[in-house]
Parts: sequence; C-alpha cells; structure tokens
Amino acid sequence: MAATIQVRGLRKQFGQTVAVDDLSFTVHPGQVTGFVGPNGAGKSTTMRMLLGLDAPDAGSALIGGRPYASLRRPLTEVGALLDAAAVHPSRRGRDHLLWLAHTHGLPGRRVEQVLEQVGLATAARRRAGTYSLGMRQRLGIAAALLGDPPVLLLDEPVNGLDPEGIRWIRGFLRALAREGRAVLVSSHLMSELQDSADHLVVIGRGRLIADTPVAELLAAASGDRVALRTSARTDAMSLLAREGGTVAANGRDSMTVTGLPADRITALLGAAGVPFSEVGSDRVTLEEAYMELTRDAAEFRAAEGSRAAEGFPADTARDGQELTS
Ligand SMILES: Nc1ncnc2c1ncn2[C@@H]1O[C@H](COP(=O)(O)OP(=O)(O)OP(=O)(O)O)[C@@H](O)[C@H]1O
Repeated sequence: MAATIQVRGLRKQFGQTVAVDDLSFTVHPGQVTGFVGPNGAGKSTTMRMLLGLDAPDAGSALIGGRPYASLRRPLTEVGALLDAAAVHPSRRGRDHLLWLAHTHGLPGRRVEQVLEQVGLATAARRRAGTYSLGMRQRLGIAAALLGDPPVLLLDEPVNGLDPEGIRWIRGFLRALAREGRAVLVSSHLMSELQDSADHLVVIGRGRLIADTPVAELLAAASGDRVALRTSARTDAMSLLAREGGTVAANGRDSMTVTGLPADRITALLGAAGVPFSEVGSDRVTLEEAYMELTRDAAEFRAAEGSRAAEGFPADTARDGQELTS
C-alpha cells in the first residue's frame, strides 16, 4: 500500500478549462508507469494534486492511501521532480540538497549518497546556475531520492536531454522500479517511454484514454501480423491470399501478412517451393500502437453520437500527431 498512487474520480477546472476530468488510475509498485498525453492534457495538474500543490474540485489523489497533506514525513513517502529549473542559480548543488535534508529532518549523509547515485558527486560544489539541463535534472532527481521514498513522480524528466541523458534516465528509472518503488513518469512523447515504461496511463483533455501494460498494448497493436521477406513476391502473395491471408506488399521483397500464423506461412511456402528468407512477427513501435489506440478511441467517441458533435475525432487525430512529432 505504501508504494502506490491512487487517483479516483479526480477533477480540476481552471475557469472554463477542465484540466482533469473524472480521472481514475492506480500506479503499482515495482513498475515504471508512463503518464502520457499531449501538451495540455492534464498531466502536470494531476501530479500537482498528488503533491498537494493544487486542490481537487472532486475526487481524490492519494500517495500510499493518504492525501499528501496528511503525510507525516512527505520526503520519505514520495519524491517528486516537477521543475528542474526551480533551484536558485547561485546555490551549490550540494548545499541545495543539504538545505532540503535539514528542513525535512533527514541525515546529511543522505546527500552524499544521492549525489553519488545520480552521478553528480564531482559537480556537487558547483553553483546550480552553471549546470547543464541534464545536470539540473540529475540534481532534481537527487532531491526526489533524498528521503528514499517508495513512490516517485517525475514530470517530463527527459524533456530537452541529450541521447546520453535520456539513456541514463531510462535505466535509472527501471532500476528504481526494480527496487520495488512505484514510479510515475510523464511525457508528451510516446517514443520517450519506449524501452522504459512497463505500464501506460494515457490521457487526453483530462480524461483517461488507456490504462494498460505496455506489452499488452504492443501485442494488441501487432495483432497477428507476420513480416515476410521473399524474392518471389508475386508467387508468395497469390499463394497466401488463396489460403486466406491478407497480404500487403511494403517493399520489393517484403510484405506483411495477417490472418495466417507464421508456422502455417512457412509450411505453405515450403510445400509450394516458394523461396523465402525471413518470417517473423511484425513488431510495432509504441508510437504506432498509440496511434492505433487513439484511432479506436476516436471511433468509440464518434459512435457515442452526441460527443461527436464536439469534434472529438479530429481533436484526437491532432493530439496523436503532437504525441509523435
Ligand atoms: N494554474 C492554471 N490556471 C489556468 N489554467 C491552467 C492552470 N494550470 C493548468 N491549466 C490548464 O489546464 C490544462 C492542463 O494543463 P497541464 O499543465 O496539466 O497539462 P500537461 O498535460 O501537463 O501539459 P504540459 O505537458 O504542457 O505541461 C491546460 O489547458 C492548461 O492551460
């Protein structure tokens, strides 16, 4: 229970804008959960409510079963990275962490430990104003880890990082989750979560679009698609179509087949003497799976009728493009 995040019927409105709309999901321990949606989808507002920085209009946002305001030692229960630029530029990295540790009754030795953990030990005496964006992100993550909390919330930690920084954060988040922590990491880019998230909570316009294990999402999107490479494309296509497959050519010697399992395809081609070099399941990327998912959501909304008048399908398509741009 300690290492969970629970959001139930959460709602927040700013003037006419409904930022978060009847949102419910749970983040479990031992996993990296990606919190995905286009800019303005409501991710930061949800995280701010989890951290007691905004009050919900309705519903609840709980850390380890309790609202943030009732946590006795918050830094030991949840660590957060909201805005890495929030450190004063004249403050040295190490002093920033020492100040945080002191004000929260945490031992000073934790500072050296987390500096080491995020790879910032040698730069710890430099002023934060001289840090690169990647170093500021590391400092922010060090602050989040100071109380060794079972729950971590990171808002767009990858934003603006170079490939080396992105690789580091991915591996680091996975390692933190493997230690049994619940890790919620937001991004407006689905591709950033490829290879790091185990689970996805996808939102659009403040509402839940999907709450799914990454593996299931990818498997569903891959369907029964089989990729095939052959130098006898025409023969292969007509044979497989005759046997009930749906075949789409996607190169001079490659095609995608649906409706026939891979072992049946190899048996058919072998028996007919059609040469082939590769048969394998056609893996989709997380981005492609997301596009498929939002297409379904758009169709579902269109079928709802009344909402279609609000133009949701078009908006969803636009949101999808933002996510993959
Ligand atoms: N303090 C505020 N006052 C007015 N509107 C706000 C406020 N905070 C957020 N909003 C609005 O609420 C909606 C959700 O914003 P939010 O920042 O939560 O989205 P997000 O998914 O985190 O996007 P981003 O990745 O751009 O931060 C947006 O339309 C935003 O303009």
